[in-house]
Amino acid sequence: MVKITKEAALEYHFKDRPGKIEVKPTKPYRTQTDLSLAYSPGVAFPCLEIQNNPDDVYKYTDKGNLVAVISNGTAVLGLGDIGAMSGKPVMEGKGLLFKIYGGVDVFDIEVNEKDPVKFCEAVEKIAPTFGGINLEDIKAPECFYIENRLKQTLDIPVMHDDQHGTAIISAAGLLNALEVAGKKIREAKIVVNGAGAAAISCTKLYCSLGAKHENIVMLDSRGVIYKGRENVNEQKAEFATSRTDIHTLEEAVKGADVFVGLSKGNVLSQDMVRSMADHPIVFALANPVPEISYEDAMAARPDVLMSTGRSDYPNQINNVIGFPYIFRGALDVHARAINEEMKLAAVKAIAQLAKMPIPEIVNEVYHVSDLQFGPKYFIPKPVDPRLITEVSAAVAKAAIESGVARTPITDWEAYKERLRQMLGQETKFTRTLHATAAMHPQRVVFAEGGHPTMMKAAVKALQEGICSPILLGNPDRLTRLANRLKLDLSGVEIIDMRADKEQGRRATYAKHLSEKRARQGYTFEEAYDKMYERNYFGMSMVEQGDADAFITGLYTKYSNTIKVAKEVVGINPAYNTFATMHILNTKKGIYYIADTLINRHPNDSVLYDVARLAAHSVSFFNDEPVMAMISYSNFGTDEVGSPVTVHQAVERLQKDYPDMAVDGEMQVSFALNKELRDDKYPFTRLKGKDVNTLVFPNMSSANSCYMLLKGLDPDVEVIGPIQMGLNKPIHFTDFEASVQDVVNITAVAAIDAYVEKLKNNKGE
Ligand SMILES: NC(=O)C1=CN([C@@H]2O[C@H](COP(=O)(O)OP(=O)(O)OC[C@H]3O[C@@H](n4cnc5c(N)ncnc54)[C@H](OP(=O)(O)O)[C@@H]3O)[C@@H](O)[C@H]2O)C=CC1
Ligand SMILES: CC(=O)C(=O)O
Ligand SMILES: [Mg+2]
Repeated sequence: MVKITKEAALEYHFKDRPGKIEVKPTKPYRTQTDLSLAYSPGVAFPCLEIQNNPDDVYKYTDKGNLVAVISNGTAVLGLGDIGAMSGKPVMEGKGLLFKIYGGVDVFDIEVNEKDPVKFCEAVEKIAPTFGGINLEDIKAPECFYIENRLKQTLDIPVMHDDQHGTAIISAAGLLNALEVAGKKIREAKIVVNGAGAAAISCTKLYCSLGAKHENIVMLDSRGVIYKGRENVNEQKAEFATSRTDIHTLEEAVKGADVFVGLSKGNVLSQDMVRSMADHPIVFALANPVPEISYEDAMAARPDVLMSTGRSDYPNQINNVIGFPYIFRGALDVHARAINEEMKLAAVKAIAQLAKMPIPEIVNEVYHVSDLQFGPKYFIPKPVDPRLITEVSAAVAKAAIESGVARTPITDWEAYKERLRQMLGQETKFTRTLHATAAMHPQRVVFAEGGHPTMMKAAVKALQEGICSPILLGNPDRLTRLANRLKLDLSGVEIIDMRADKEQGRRATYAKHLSEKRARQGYTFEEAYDKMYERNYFGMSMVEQGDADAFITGLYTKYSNTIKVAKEVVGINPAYNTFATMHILNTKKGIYYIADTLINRHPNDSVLYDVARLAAHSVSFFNDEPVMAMISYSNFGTDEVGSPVTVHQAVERLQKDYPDMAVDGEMQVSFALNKELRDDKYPFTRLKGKDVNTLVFPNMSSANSCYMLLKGLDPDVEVIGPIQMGLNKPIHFTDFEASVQDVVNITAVAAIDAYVEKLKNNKGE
């Protein structure tokens, strides 16, 4: 686990530019017209619309996506009353989390006011700006008055996160931890250390989920809160115990099933944990220093079910698992409030999610492969991409059903898709790709069945209905790997191409290959030998119709795979070469780049074929190809070297395909800017058209181009390589491909195979 040092934390905050957030325009602003629309005079029109119909503020401004994180700095984490301005890094941090996890914009607002009435007045005055108010790090008991009053006076969701965010997450964690421990909430003996904002609200929620008042002991800085104790406010009094035999934490935790700490660091000792019941549940949630460290608790009791509020230990219970999604759901229905129904819906959704199989991204982030519901994992990780769809949708639904939504949602699938797209988890492009493949799932052979990425991708593709996977490899080895990765291989076929029982199949494939390549010196014996090799065997399966498509490349070099592909399935007779294309899904749109991997130094004939293949493949993806043949010169400005080769290819293409939208040679800047191109070169065949396909003059420029874009902008989604021009759906991945990359290529391969079948049925 990475230890966080003071130096690293300070550097993180001051490096590059101070702080963690910025404000960014969302509309064009480059021209005078843009500015006149954004500001005076254009801006007056939406102002007047809002004056006429106040709900239009959601239509014309960011109000519906803007939350104020407001604090007076009186209970900043567990640091106490450090003042409004000192709490600003925490509030900015919340802004960052709101944005990355929920897509919610935040203004952090630090109000220098401890008087609850004056504080409320300040918030009420600025409330029109916001779609929601997240109160943060305001101490008890003032926080109770403040939240209650603002809920009454404001018609937007108001939530004190330390109270309810914490309550929701810890309640979900508690329900699951009790399940792991085999205990029931109504029988659980619960000690709550702390009696402030978070503690009171958490305990109330545990009670509404079944915990019994008589089983609860609460402590504040002065010890156990018992009936009749002096100086106990009304919130604490609700949980005062009738027991008279206990006064200290040490006495209270003896035999307890659950300890929930929302107080101060280092107040729970190892001996106290040792004195608890079997499988004790310890939620040491004080930040940044928990009531007991993870290491100390584990050392004291190996059977402990342990949580802290920190991200660097297992089972983080932190309100970050809730607030981005609770507000997301509330904002999306323009809710008037966040009510009990919405909170309970969030508890259920979070608890449920921890019991579902873990998405690959979570394993990747935490460098683990074996997370599953149990002592080390009973609460979803904050990076779990399903939180946004599951929790936000549950909250929005509860808002509608409980009557606080202004704008209902009816199409829940479309809503979830929008959320996924908003966070860039899934683009429309890949979603369409997967959905198209899932309409006609094909049999796909995965050559490197023993590679963890390949195996995970095969299982994921099966789960998404994209294909029936066939893994090549030794069944015992693959089963051991699957067990280690906690993958369920039911529905996945395993073929051991080296096993005795595959002798017949090896012979059939070898006979076919040796006959096909007889004139290239192939003998049956040599071909038979090759069939022990996964690429020969797998491609032969496709060639012979025993499978529909083939994926390889995680272990094998392209040059080798290409050689085998040419021998076994051959090049489509309509072309003299084959090539690959990468698809770049960028903020500006989808771009297709060719040839990224196969032809190192193409002459004009090869470029001619690459362009034809690209045109065909772009149509395959349902896009109309508009192709720029790229070079460093424009339309003959350079008369030697590669521009001439490109020029010649363009001439042939334009002659042979009078309707093809192709032109060049041209520089990338003219390809991507039609105004510039049309202005300077009005004669081009691409006049008025947006280029979506770039055919590069050689492999190094195409390859560097897609890698450069991918490297510079992590938001650019890259799909590929897409193989073009082989006789059969044989597809390759990169060495460094992720599970998602392989699943994307599998979808392409499956669609490719289906299209091929349709063509064959039509006799084309
Ligand atoms: N993991 C998470 O998601 C979250 C964690 N927290 C953490 O919970 C803690 C409390 O936050 P919050 O409720 O907002 O703050 P408050 O100031 O409202 O409450 C603090 C409470 O802790 C009590 N306390 C202080 N020292 C002790 C002690 N030695 N033994 C028992 N109780 C003690 C105080 O007692 P008294 O009433 O006598 O002053 C008070 O009741 C903080 O450490 C915070 O970081 C908070 C929210 C979310
Ligand atoms: C997590 C949080 O809100 C706190 O510790 O105050
Ligand atoms: Mg807080």
